[in-house]
Amino acid sequence: MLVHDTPSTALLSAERLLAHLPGVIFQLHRDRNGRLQFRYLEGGGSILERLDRVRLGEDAAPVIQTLAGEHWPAIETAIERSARWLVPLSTRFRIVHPQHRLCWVGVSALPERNVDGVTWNGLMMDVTGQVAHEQRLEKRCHTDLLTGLANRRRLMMELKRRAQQSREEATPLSVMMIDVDFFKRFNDRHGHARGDEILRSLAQQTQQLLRASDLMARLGGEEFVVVAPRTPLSHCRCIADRVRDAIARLDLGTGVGEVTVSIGVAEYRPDEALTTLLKRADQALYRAKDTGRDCVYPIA
Ligand SMILES: Nc1nc2c(ncn2[C@@H]2O[C@H](COP(=O)(O)OP(=O)(O)OP(=O)(O)O)[C@@H](O)[C@H]2O)c(=O)[nH]1
Repeated sequence: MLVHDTPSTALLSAERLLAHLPGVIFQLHRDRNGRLQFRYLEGGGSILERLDRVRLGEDAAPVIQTLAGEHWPAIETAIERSARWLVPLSTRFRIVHPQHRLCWVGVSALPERNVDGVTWNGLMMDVTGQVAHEQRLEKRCHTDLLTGLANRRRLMMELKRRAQQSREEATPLSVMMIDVDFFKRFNDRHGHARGDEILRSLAQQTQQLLRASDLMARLGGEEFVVVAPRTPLSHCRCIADRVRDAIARLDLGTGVGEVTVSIGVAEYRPDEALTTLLKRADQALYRAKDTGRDCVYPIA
């Protein structure tokens, strides 16, 4: 509800208000030939900075396409869906400003069918801060806080993705289950905090021996999993042995040989459940422990 009494002061206030809004109010029209035009585009904030409003008013699609790049198909799909079903247009996309600054834009608009097409009245907001916050939370949800490695949740997601890739490409996929030997004894001897440091160093040292495409995750406690795509059992066994050997030679501040690991290795069978694959790798790990620890046991 406007506060002032005369229409002219009300108009002035509205204009001033628009320029100071942290977002943009727009009317977008799509004609029967699919041509998009911004019929109205006003507001403040960073979205409109240096945007060519004249071109957006004549033919908006090529301008948005250039700004949004890879996000354009998602925007196009959202517009199409909203126009077809007359459901609210709600989407988010990233644009690169002409000054090469990244900015996430959130769009919310209501469609209206009319004689010459569909018109949306809506809002655009700079949601860059919000997206960054969500990305940080998302990362935290998938990361083990002690080591910075992937956690169990991310492991299962990635394992699923890589198992699918293995089936589609008909390429081998192997996993290693790594467990620190006598870690309870280590903790008792050197303290829990020192134990934590060992887990961190171990994660770091092992990762250095892996390929960029391998994924290392902490399953919990002193147990880790490595997923090695495009790797048959025999090759994964060699990598596991390299890891085992490197750890055994390391002096992590308590003397060489004080920290060793046992590793179970298993190769994915295309028809098996991923929990079964991990269970088999775990069985292999227990065989490695039974065999005397500081060794690798592959399970066929
Ligand atoms: N410092 C530290 N210790 C942990 C953490 N998580 C689990 N542990 C300890 O790891 C030890 C695991 O002990 P066990 O499962 O008995 O295994 P182990 O002593 O390594 O013996 P083997 O696996 O049979 O060689 C326990 O003492 C746990 O308290 C952690 O985040 N930090």
